[in-house]
Amino acid sequence: MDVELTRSRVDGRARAPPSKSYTHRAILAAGYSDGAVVGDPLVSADTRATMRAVEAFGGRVDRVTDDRQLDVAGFDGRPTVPDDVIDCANSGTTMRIVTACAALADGLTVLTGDESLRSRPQGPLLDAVEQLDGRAESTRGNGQAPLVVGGDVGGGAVSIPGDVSSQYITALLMAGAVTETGIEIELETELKSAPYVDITLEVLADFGVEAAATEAGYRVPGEQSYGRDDTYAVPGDFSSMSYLLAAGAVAGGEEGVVVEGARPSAQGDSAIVDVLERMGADVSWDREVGEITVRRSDLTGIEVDVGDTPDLLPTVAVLGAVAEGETRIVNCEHVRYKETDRVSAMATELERLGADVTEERDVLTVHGGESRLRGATVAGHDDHRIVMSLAVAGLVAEGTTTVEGADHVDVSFPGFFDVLYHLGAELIEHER
Ligand SMILES: O=C(O)C1=C[C@@H](OP(=O)(O)O)[C@@H](O)[C@H](O)C1
Ligand SMILES: C=C(OP(=O)(O)O)C(=O)O
Repeated sequence: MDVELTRSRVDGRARAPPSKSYTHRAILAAGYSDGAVVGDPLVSADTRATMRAVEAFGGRVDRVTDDRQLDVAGFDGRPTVPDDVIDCANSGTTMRIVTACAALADGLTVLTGDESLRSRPQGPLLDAVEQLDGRAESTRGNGQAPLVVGGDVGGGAVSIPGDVSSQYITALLMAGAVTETGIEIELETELKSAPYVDITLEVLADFGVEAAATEAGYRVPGEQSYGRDDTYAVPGDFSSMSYLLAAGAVAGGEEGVVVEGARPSAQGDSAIVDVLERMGADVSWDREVGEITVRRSDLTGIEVDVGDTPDLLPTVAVLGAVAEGETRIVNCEHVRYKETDRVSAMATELERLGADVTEERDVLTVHGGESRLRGATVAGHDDHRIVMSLAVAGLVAEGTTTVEGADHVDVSFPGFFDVLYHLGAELIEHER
């Protein structure tokens, strides 16, 4: 599907979808338990991949009450060896958390994914499993999926880089809790995307599992059990909210855009509110009620460090393209290891729309100005975040902007274009 957008104003209320990161963790935590209920989950292509994995390991996930609840029958500590290959589709989170889980099984698990996922780095996590005396191989020997993992790992100490993906740490912490001796993680470098490990620690605690940061990295004691008696409620997703907030800031009408479901949580991406404020947006966040209101205002370029918040890069790049002056997005090398190289993809597509962009390995500089942006056909790079951010740019670019491959929003925000349409965006969906 391609989506054609015409310059428009957006106004009104919208609810953020539930958090993808919390949903993945809650599904697997429930899988590690003897059964738990996940309330208000995100049901999307990526989280369905994690549901499939829990079922492959011997659990069961029932989607009930119109997907407002997941009833998970867990595999209770140790996963069984899957009958078939696990397809993680487009989901990096799934592949990482499932790899560490597969290392606990008394037999081998084969993991694969789509072309994008099969090009993403898994090597440091495979090395970590080997340090724990497990077996973890890339079939092509290039540190990428397909992967073969097993080894009935019992715990131990690992040393791992922190600057490729925090998901390796999340995966080891989740699996480590049910090993005999636990896992001690030493970070070889500074940790990027650190708030995602905070999300993991929060979910572990919510399922009765203890784990903590140490001076050298993280530690999770072994022989723990996951459990939760009441329904685990997933909070709203700030990465998904960022597109709606950006839409309000660049194309909001009188009333502005009000995003519901914005209660504070461990999500680093709530930094989008601060980014908007610093750019000069008229934004306010009622944390008690969980609502963020934003109205259109003239934005000015700023410097944004995305070391902790890689998923905000496409959104901030678009805000920078609309803002007057220069926006420097720094500390962004790890944003190249996502569904696509997002630094390069945003540079290419924003230039197509008329912005002036300079790309360095670790810095993306956007010289913006609303009057520069002209509608064009832009590629979505088979990446939900590239698609959603370019759609926001399409609300302000003169004329018509066509975003190709728009159906990829299904990965994290399946209703994105419906929400944008209900806020007043002029858009037409074209099936290919
Ligand atoms: O753990 C998570 O839920 C995520 C961690 C981040 O990845 P990295 O840790 O690989 O940067 C983020 O980009 C991804 O969208 C979700
Ligand atoms: C990178 C992302 O997710 P994952 O790593 O799970 O594919 C994302 O949602 O932007």
